[in-house]
Amino acid sequence: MMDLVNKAKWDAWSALGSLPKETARENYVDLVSSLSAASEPPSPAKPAADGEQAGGDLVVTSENHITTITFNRPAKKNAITTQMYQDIMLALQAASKDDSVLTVLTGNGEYYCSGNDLTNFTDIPPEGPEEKARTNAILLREFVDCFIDFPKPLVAVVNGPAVGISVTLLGLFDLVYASDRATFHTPFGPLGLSPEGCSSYTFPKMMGPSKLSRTKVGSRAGEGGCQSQATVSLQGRGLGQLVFLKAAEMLIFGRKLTAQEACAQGLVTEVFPDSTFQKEVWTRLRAYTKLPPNAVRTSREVMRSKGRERLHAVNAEECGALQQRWLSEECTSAVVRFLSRRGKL
Ligand SMILES: CCCCCCCCCCCCC/C=C/C(=O)SCCNC(=O)CCNC(=O)[C@H](O)C(C)(C)COP(=O)(O)OP(=O)(O)OC[C@H]1O[C@@H](n2cnc3c(N)ncnc32)[C@H](O)[C@@H]1OP(=O)(O)O
Repeated sequence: MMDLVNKAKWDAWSALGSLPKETARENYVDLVSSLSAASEPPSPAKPAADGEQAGGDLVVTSENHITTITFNRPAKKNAITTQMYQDIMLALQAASKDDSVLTVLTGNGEYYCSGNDLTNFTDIPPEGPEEKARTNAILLREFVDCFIDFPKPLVAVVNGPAVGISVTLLGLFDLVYASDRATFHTPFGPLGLSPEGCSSYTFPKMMGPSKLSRTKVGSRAGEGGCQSQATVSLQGRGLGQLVFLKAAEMLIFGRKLTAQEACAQGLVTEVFPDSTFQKEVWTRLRAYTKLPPNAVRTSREVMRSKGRERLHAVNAEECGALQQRWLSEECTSAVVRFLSRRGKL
């Protein structure tokens, strides 16, 4: 079950039915030569020169008291490789000690980030899938802990569509500025997965009272709130049920939100027209860096310190659940389906 490559080969072979062997062999040779021509050599992170890591899958720059970590794999919709998880942790550790006031995550190209690179599932070590699941659960827990413990304001400049872990981590950010072309998608159900990034706790908490008052449950749609049909249909339910149901729509049922909907839910701080997004956001962020840095850091610490212990416990629980999910038939089949789309296996 866990040998994804041979499982995909068997599925592909049995799907060929009675195709003559010679024809199958010719088709296979054509496919392999097309793949080798198109395969993208991994771009290793290059050593930082004058504060910038140019050309790798992750570009880290530090200027104007802002450290910017940019996902830089536009051809792969900025999917996050195992190496990138490591590099992001290193970049956050360096940013926590440098003279920056803010740390920004953003994407290069049309996507912000398409989440975990699903080819991370393919290189199963000799020790077997259980060992890979165990070590990656540790990697994920350490990765999310870096965001929980980060001591400075974290800003997401969501330049385009965001998927999976790049969405769930947003609950640990202080500002989420989105272009109006951004979307927010957590397809954990279809992938046989479960939430991470502390979203099982932050999302219900975030999509709570402030949104309820703004949507005025029971009032007519469109009366000054970001009323959705779902809210109207939930009339009369208690606050807890409404909060859970909205977070569940994303995390359990995989509903994709537009930037405006994500803003109405409290996931996004502000939405900007794409045409002026970069100019408006960076002008504002540069203005924020003029604030007294120690006051900024102290205010953030008193806001964040109370919840850290709970967040670490939530992170541990989510990673334990995912360690099992990664080994499930539901997950492996979903990953094989995705990677088989273009003959990736
Ligand atoms: C046995 C144990 C295993 C353990 C494994 C552990 C993993 C590591 C630990 C950390 C885990 C963190 C948990 C995170 C969870 C998530 O983030 S879940 C969400 C994962 N992401 C997705 O499911 C998105 C998959 N991609 C897509 O659905 C589509 O690509 C798209 C984003 C909707 C874009 O579609 P479209 O515009 O049609 O473009 P495409 O042609 O599909 O994409 C262009 C190329 O980019 C490649 N690509 C895009 N996203 C990914 C991705 N997430 N992973 C890998 N590759 C991706 C796509 O394949 C295309 O490539 P080429 O065909 O080579 O051009």
